Amino acid sequence: MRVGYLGPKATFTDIAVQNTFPDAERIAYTTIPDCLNAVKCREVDVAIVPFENALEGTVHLTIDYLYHEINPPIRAEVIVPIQQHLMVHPLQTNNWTEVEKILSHPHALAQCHQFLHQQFRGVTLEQFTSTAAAAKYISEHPELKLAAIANEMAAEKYHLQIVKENIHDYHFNHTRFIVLAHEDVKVNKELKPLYQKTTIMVTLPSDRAGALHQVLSAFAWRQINLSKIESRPLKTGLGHYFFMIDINHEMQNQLVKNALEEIEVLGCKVKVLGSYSSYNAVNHEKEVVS
Ligand SMILES: O=C(O)C(=O)Cc1ccccc1
Repeated sequence: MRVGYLGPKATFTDIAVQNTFPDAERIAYTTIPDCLNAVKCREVDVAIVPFENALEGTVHLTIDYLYHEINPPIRAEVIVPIQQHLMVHPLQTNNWTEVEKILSHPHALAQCHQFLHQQFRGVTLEQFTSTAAAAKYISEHPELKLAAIANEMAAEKYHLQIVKENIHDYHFNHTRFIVLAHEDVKVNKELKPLYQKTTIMVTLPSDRAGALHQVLSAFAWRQINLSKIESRPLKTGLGHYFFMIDINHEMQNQLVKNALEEIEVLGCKVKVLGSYSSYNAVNHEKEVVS
């Protein structure tokens, strides 16, 4: 099986793939849309992309792409613990406090905001397509005074020196990764299943007072638990939004089916992204208790 992921090797997404499909052939892509396109046109069998981080919230690129494009369904989600470390090229180990730029994925930079503010105020932060892309760049530029924020596997893979461990601002730092595929997938048996979920995107009829209230009521009176609701711009004008809703039940549940039908009858557009199991990744990295 071929699995496309946000690369290069040793991103957090790569860790998610290794956890979920240990025997798969892993194909790295530079951007999230590239991964999603690859599975859409069957260049790979499965794509895994980051969806939401516990500290930073939704990965907007993923959610927007899922709304605006036709994609294969979400078949599973995997929750992976995230530990961010500061690393430099071994030649820069002795003067790592004097780095001129810190490179990483925007979510990783944001997860370490307090650390960066306290220890590296005024130092330029440069966004890269992934944490491992930043680490790789540093390995290719030993002469530059740079640091990257990435994981332990990236430090090993790109022969960098970790100079400060666990620099993320809050201990509870986890990311949800979603698995998209045309066919059903079998995940690693070692993964711990947590619960069933259904993710939908709802566009309300324009200019109808109380439309969102009606949508939420359709779930509320049926006692259907929702674990998340988030609005995103429709990109058609200021004040135009769609809503992403996570339902804590599978789609086959009769009450969920009825609620979705009712919402559609009310004039809302519903797009079901998938009905799937949520799993906890196997934690191979050491847990840190601060
Ligand atoms: O850049 C990576 O390594 C990714 O896989 C995306 C990401 C970035 C920060 C936290 C979780 C996932």
